[in-house]
Amino acid sequence: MATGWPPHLFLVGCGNMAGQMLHRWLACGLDPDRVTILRPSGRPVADGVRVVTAYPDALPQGTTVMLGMKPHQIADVAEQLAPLCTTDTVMLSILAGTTLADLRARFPSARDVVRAMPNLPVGIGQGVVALYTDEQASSAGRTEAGALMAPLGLCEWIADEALFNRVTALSGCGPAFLFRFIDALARAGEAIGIPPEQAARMAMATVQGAATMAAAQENPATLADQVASPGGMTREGLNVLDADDRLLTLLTDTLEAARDRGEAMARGH
Ligand SMILES: NC(=O)C1=CN([C@@H]2O[C@H](COP(=O)(O)OP(=O)(O)OC[C@H]3O[C@@H](n4cnc5c(N)ncnc54)[C@H](OP(=O)(O)O)[C@@H]3O)[C@@H](O)[C@H]2O)C=CC1
Ligand SMILES: O=C(O)[C@@H]1CCC=N1
Repeated sequence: MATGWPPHLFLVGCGNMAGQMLHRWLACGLDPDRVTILRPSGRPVADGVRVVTAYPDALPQGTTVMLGMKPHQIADVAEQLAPLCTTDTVMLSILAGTTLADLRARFPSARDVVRAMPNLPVGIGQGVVALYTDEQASSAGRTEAGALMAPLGLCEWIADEALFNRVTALSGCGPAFLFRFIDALARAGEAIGIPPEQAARMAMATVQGAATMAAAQENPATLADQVASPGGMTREGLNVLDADDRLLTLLTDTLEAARDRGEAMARGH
């Protein structure tokens, strides 16, 4: 894993998402001494990791910068960070709805610019990271970005930036939709009379076991059929989810709403 680490990593913002990424990198052997975090609060992040509240005068040679603040802060950040970028800076951005062209325009000196869209379970090495750059990027830049993201989970390069908001809707936002599903399963259990705490425990364990099994085996649709005995209880439940493609429609609407918000953000809204 050690070969994947950049000489230095400068994180601009380290909240929920970048914090999970850093947590995993440190657990996989990244030397904390190679990391600097800029965050306005100055709150410590992890043992040995330097936290600053103002930009340094220069970045160490070969620094990989990762933008991990909120997308609307890009103008303020770029004003102070762009002068520190050089032709050996690799710039990674996890900002939703912020295009490669926008990033390149704001950081014209950076050697390579790569968009990455992680999701929260990267903190346990079971995340998904979508990656995108274009033909202007060097193969070294792609390799370095890919190597840094590899310990986080499944990494998928996206061929067309037009897909980026769509994959963000699926995997970037997806954990939130699943967390809602777990809650809803528990509350539905409660609604049919199961004691609340027991319903919560059983819903969580059911989702965990089913997800692990689905990941290890074949098609989830085949697994669903293995649960559903003909004429039995599960089939009746599936009939409710499947009627008029109810679940599929709900999830499609959900992803479309998230995708559309990414597209609006890209237009500056
Ligand atoms: N949350 C998620 O699941 C995912 C988020 N993302 C992207 O990650 C980014 C961060 O989201 P998230 O971690 O949820 O947000 P958080 O609010 O948890 O973290 C934001 C971070 O930005 C810092 N910050 C605030 N203002 C500035 C500034 N002016 N300059 C530099 N840093 C600043 C904050 O510092 P301080 O802590 O000191 O206040 C904080 O560390 C977003 O761009 C989002 O699109 C991408 C994929 C998934
Ligand atoms: O909600 C957001 O905008 C970010 C992008 C993916 C997950 N969180």
